[in-house]
Amino acid sequence: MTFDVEGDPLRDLFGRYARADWPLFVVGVVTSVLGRLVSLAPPLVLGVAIDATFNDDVPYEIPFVPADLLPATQSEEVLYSVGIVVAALVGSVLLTWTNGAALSLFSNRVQHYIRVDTYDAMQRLDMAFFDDKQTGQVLAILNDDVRNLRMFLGSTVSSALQLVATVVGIAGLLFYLNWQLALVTLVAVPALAVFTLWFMRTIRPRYRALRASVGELNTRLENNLDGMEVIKTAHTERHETDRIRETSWQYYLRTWAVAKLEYLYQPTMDLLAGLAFAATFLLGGLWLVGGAPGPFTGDLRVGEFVTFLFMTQRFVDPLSGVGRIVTSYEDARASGERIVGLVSRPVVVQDREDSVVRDHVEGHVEYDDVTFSYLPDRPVVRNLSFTVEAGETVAFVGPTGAGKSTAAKLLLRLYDVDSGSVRVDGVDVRDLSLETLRSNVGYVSQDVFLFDGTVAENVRYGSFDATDEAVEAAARLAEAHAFVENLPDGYDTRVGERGVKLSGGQRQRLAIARAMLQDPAILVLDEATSAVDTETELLIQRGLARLTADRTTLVIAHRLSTVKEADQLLVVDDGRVVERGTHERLLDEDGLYATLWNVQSGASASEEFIAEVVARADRGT
Ligand SMILES: Nc1ncnc2c1ncn2[C@@H]1O[C@H](COP(=O)(O)OP(=O)(O)OP(=O)(O)O)[C@@H](O)[C@H]1O
Repeated sequence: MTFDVEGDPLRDLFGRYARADWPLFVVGVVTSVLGRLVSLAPPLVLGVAIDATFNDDVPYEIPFVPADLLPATQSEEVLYSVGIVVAALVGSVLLTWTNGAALSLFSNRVQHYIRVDTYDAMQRLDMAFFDDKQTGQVLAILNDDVRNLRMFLGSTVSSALQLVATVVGIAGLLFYLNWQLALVTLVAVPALAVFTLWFMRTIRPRYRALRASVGELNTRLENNLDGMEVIKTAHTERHETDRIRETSWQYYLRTWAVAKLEYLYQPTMDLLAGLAFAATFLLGGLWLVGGAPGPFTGDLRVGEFVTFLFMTQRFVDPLSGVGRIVTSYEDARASGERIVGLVSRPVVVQDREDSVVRDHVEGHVEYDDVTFSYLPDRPVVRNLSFTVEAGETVAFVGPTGAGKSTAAKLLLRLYDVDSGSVRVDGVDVRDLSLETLRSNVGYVSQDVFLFDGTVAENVRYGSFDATDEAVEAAARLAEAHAFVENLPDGYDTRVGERGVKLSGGQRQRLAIARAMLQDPAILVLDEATSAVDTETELLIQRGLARLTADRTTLVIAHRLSTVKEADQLLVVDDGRVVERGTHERLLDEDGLYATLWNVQSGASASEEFIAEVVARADRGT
């Protein structure tokens, strides 16, 4: 999605998302403006009626109404006036209702489109974005910022247009009634405008900071909720409360920075508008009592003056409401910037225009001199080259943090290589469509994530058309069927966030069942390290053996016993392959692999090995 990041975010978002529902917007705005104009009728008619009833010289005239439609007698004039006032009130209510309904429909629909699109764009962002774990910020954008925009579209836009209509309408009427007095009333307008411009400039950065602060607070809260077990076991409640207090205090300070300016702005606007009212009252009063004062000329009638004062009041009220409109605009603008900023982030891992689409791949995998780093100049995978024939298994083994998982993730294009190339069936993964790649490469990670839903839904995840029988068959092959049967509702048991919690071994087997159902040509298996009991491990291994048979598999192994049958073992250390070959060959070589094997298979660790492990830890590798 592209937006002009430098431009006005509200205009961009509005231009993109408001198109489909523009009739609702037009109805909302037109009824809002009409409603406001109709509500001007009662004071106008009231003034006319006063002057015509109490002053025989003054004819009964209503602007824009032809004379032959007006009543002839005084009692008819009273009835006529009351009739217009009642009609205006009813009309105003109907218009207000229509206006509210249309704008509410409009703004809620636009909110819905923006939220869904923003979510969609967000989940296409590179994995590196999510590694930063700023989930609170993203949630704040998807919730608070999108809602802010809705409120702006639902009420502020129409208030602003109403304001313009009212101000222009009333200014016109004031000039019509008495242009000299009108000049006095309107002299406040330029002062109000200059003050408003200053206010907008000053408050904009403060709103930006406030919006960011909402995200920071969300991030902190969410992170703490995720880590509640650690907080409790480490007994760090006080420390965490202090951290929340600090973040919340920052939020408070930024809110206050905005609020104190708003509190200054609103009363000042009221004061300026009130001064305009007072000046009109003073001048009109003097005029009535002693004739036209100073440079003013002509007559002023009581009814005219009453209408004038009513109108001035109605003119002044919305002007002081400019404050609310401006603050809502600035707040929505800051939210708009954050939405546009999120969806306009450049995405590296995405389909090329002419990407290769295939239904199936054979499963030939090749890494050709691959180098990758998360942080600039700190490669985690260095000059990695190897080939796996279709159907073969290659295992990465080696010390923790050596870069094994990272190397495997490059095949799935969770990240793109810095140099070299990863190829599937001879095609660079960057040239394959993501759909082709990810539907043909399955991934079972160390840390199995279960979605909130039933067991069956979790197994079926990604293969949504699979039948119940297929789900069960996959679960049987993955050695999951027996424990699923024992859950309260079998395959319909709810698991995940709001459901039954499963053990690490059980989750692992559901993940294997999920991959079994997906039946990909290539599988990446980041083997579980969690200490499961021997029996469970045996079950997992049996499930895995069935899963990996006859398909290209890249295994990241921590227990060497699980991969000694692999066609090829790559011993990775500090991002490089330091040894490669079959289990037997590597034992013969008597290098790092042989040492690791000896330790894991129960032979006591040699003094040199322990020394090396300690030295490695000291080096931070
Ligand atoms: N998302 C990330 N952002 C930055 N650095 C990362 C990221 N993921 C991993 N690393 C770093 O890259 C290095 C390799 O990590 P990787 O997970 O690939 O190692 P591994 O060999 O699979 O380790 P283990 O056996 O513990 O799973 C580590 O130093 C790690 O800190």
